[in-house]
Amino acid sequence: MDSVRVNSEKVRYTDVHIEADYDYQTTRVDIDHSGRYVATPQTTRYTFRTQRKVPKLGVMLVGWGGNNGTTVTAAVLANKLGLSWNTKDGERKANYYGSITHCATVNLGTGPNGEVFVPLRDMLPMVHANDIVFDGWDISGMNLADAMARAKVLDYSLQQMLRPHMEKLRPRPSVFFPDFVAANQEQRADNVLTGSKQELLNKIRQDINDFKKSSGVDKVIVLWTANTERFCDVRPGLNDTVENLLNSIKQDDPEISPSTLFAVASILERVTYINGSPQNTFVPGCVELAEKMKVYIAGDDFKSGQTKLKSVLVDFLVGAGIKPTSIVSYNHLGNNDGLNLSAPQTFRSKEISKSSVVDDMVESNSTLYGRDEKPDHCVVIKYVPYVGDSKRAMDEYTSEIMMGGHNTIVIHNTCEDSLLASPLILDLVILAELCERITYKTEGEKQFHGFNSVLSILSFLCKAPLVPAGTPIVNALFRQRACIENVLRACIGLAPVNHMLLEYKAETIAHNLQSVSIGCEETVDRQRSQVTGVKDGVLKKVADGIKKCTGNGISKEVLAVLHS
Ligand SMILES: NC(=O)c1ccc[n+]([C@@H]2O[C@H](COP(=O)([O-])OP(=O)(O)OC[C@H]3O[C@@H](n4cnc5c(N)ncnc54)[C@H](O)[C@@H]3O)[C@@H](O)[C@H]2O)c1
Ligand SMILES: O=P([O-])([O-])O[C@@H]1[C@@H](O)[C@H](O)[C@@H](O)[C@H](O)[C@@H]1O
Repeated sequence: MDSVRVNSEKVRYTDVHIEADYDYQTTRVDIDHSGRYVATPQTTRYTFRTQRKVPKLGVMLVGWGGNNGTTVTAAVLANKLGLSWNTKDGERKANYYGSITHCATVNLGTGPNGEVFVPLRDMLPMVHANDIVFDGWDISGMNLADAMARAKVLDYSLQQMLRPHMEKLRPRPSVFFPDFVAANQEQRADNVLTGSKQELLNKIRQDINDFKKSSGVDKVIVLWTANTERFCDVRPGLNDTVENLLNSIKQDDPEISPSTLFAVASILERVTYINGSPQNTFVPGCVELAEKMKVYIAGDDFKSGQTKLKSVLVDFLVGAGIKPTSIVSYNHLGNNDGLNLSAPQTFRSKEISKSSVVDDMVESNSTLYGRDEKPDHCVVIKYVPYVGDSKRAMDEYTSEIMMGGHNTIVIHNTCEDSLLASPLILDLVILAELCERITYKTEGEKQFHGFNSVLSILSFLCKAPLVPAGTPIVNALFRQRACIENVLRACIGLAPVNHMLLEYKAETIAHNLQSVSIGCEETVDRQRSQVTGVKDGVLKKVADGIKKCTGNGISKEVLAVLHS
């Protein structure tokens, strides 16, 4: 049953779909002959159609035996089993904190007691993490219980409870090209496929099909949470087109990375592919293939902690007219990710994704920044074994304030990196799966169709959002979140949240409130405190409204107050 039901002739519920007519309102901006901006409001009628049946979802993780892979698998198992465990700080219960599809709410609208917030997942039928079936690949053949112990992320007592379940899970052998990661990763590579790149591609495709058949899932999504790779070359004749990319694979070209092989295999199997790391997996030929096959791809690099905060803080500063001039982001961590990032070529991939996150916010304010002017932005990552997965992020934000003043914000942010990334993995696959069930057409189109193959709606979860060529890259976190929230609202025919709350800003608030169904005494009490000085006529309407809705009169003393 739908948790939220929209009462509108523009929204139609059938057994198969939720269908909604939606007027998408935008503003086109032109510059006239005098150089003045001319803003023209525009309305486009969309019709969204969302399939209501939630499938059984299989998720294949590349890097399943890693800190993130074992942690997200363990977390789902612990939640599914309803586990709780003891720690020195007392009992802990399994949860999905950090996942917006399980722990975030959205503003549905205004009710008799003010704003109404509902779980984001109630907006449209979504997969629940408890129902996800995991599989995947790793160059390390360790079973997932031992790999979970190796990761040192979860409390020991919880690990012991999960061991009987996790030890049955073992990653499939994977593709390993040492040249793409740090040399220190070779020590764990005991579960590696051999063969030409074409043979490896075919094997990955076989694995996907084998999982589909053996698990009984309705659909599969593949997500990369393996090591960060160095950037691969992008050049004409190598990977600039589908034809050249597929030919380079056939020719065993050394510049074809494992992650691009996994992406091509997934796309050819019509399976959504998501990149949780910063490397340039999606070379032009790969994006073109996804577009031709109408398969979704998304990425890059989970936006989990230090960068997520940066995309809030810089948005706040620039949005407040304060000018960040220097941003220094230092962090150290001691997990295998940190070990792999200790090599310059893999660190460079991460440096790029962590550094580009402020560009849109800086470029949005030409009052503060001249052309091509940017804050100093320095990213440092150091491998410190002792701290393990407990990443330390230390940031210094220096900004210019009024009249030559300065403001420096220093932050120390410690977290288990994998416990920040794991909920993002769930949100990425759950929202990607939902997008697979959404089609739409605009008033000028005859056929319903999906979104662009590059699923930029998932930008909220990525440090370096992949977007369709030529479209804007948004990093500001709450703009990204609003995009998800408002697309969900559009799919059920609701206007975007605009935060104006005009109904509470009018001179005669009661008059506006009257449009809200009045259902209980508390409402009257609250209104009493607000209706002071309101004309009797409106009061009488309020009282009549109460009577109509509650079926009986309101108490004499309240009426006396209303008239006083
Ligand atoms: N907060 C976070 O943890 C976070 C945030 C953003 C991005 N990331 C990225 O997510 C990825 C995973 O992070 P992690 O902490 O789990 O790292 P990890 O090193 O613990 O796990 C990576 C796993 O991938 C395996 N692997 C390496 N190459 C492989 C291949 N070709 N095929 C299959 N498996 C392979 C490794 O054996 C390892 O088990 C890294 O690229 C990291 O940069 C992590
Ligand atoms: O916290 P965040 O900036 O989003 O991202 C994290 C980095 O701070 C960390 O250095 C790196 O090892 C992780 O893979 C992740 O990328």
